[in-house]
Amino acid sequence: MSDEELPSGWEKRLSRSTGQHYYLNVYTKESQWDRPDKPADPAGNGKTEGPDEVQCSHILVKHSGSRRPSSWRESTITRSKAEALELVKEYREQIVSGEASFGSLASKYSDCSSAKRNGDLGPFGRGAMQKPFEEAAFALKVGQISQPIDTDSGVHIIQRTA
Ligand SMILES: O=C(O)CN(Cc1ccccc1)C(=O)c1nc(-c2ccccc2)[nH]c1C(=O)O
Repeated sequence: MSDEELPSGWEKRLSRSTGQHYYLNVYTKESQWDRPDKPADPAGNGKTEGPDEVQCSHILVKHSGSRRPSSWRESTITRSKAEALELVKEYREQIVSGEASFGSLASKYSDCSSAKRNGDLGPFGRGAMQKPFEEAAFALKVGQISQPIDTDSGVHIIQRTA
């Protein structure tokens, strides 16, 4: 089945953070990674609670096992995953204690291109980010900072800003 033959009620979208395609139910705004094989259910299953969109900033520390172990900071990232986890825990401590701001540490130490925007990712809906990142982001209240989160990109801490 080629793209234009998607069952009715679905839109094919591109995830900014993973470069993978996902599918959006245009009625319920629910999203899924798997290509749908039947028309979108207008009623949806009402499962997804909470906001349609959140805005977050994050600090990403990549490691040798990251899918792309390279960033604006280091062309080849060799630190271990354990070292990356220690670093994000240290950053989180500095932020929570008031010793440093989230944005200042993101701008200096995040391996994500969003470091240039003090870690800001802008608003995003479900289906736009890797699942572990999405679940953590949508579970946060505005202002809260997540515990360290693992994705294929590396280890993150996330602050919900809106
Ligand atoms: O995972 C990959 O294969 C490569 N990526 C994805 C990527 C690469 C460039 C720009 C945006 C996203 C990253 O490693 C990556 N993931 C992120 C990311 C992951 C989760 C949430 C937000 C951003 N940023 C980056 C980055 O280099 O800047």
